[in-house]
Amino acid sequence: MNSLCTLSKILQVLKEAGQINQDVVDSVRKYIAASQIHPDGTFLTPQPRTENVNPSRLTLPFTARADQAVNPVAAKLLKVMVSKQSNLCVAADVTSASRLISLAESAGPYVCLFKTHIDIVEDFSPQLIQDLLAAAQKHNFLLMEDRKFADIGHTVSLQYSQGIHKISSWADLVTVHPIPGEGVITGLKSAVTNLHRGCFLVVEMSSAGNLASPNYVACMLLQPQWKYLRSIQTLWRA
Ligand SMILES: O=c1ccn([C@@H]2O[C@H](COP(=O)(O)O)[C@@H](O)[C@H]2O)c(=O)[nH]1
Repeated sequence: MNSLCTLSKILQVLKEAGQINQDVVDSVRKYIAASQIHPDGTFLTPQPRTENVNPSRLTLPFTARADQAVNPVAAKLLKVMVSKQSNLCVAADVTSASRLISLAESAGPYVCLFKTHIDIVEDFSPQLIQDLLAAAQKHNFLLMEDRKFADIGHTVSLQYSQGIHKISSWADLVTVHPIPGEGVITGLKSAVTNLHRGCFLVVEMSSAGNLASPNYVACMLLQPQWKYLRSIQTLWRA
């Protein structure tokens, strides 16, 4: 398979059109250079953030990756994907409890992940969480609250575990904007004890006019503290 257009060419066109500056070009080039891989999934250049993570693991079958997963939630998700032969996630953007449960029941057999925006449900009650957890157990999928946490550590720890939704008590996974820095993750971690929980870092968005420029994406991917980001993204896109 051949590329119709190289990323270098795209960078050149964008720069000539005045859409990006030289800093962005340099940053993306640096990212691309650092991300070149051999066919077996190993990197051409040593990756500082792969400490404790075997890069070739990303080329393994999901069952083997589940065995090697650092986070038990990642292992569980991979196993669900294998057993249901599904990598589907449903975005449950509905505003009533009955529609949410109805969707969980109808889509449940086919998905590995059920993604909620719990704060848009107008008739939320703790019973809804019990019903969601029952559906997740019955149909063998994980729950992900798409909260897109993006505040300082102390605040996100409260947003995650307190208030009426008590997200940490039921959501296997949450989404997080990495923009506040590592504190957003340590804040979330501090809110849970004795529960297996995970998060997806949101680095890119599809919304028009979003500010996740190539420079932002490159910066986030190159942060050493996000050493598992590559594997998380790959898992998500698998
Ligand atoms: O960049 C994006 C775009 C959307 N989402 C979330 O996905 C679902 C559905 O979005 P569609 O654009 O209708 O497919 C919704 O819950 C959004 O919050 C996202 O996370 N990132």
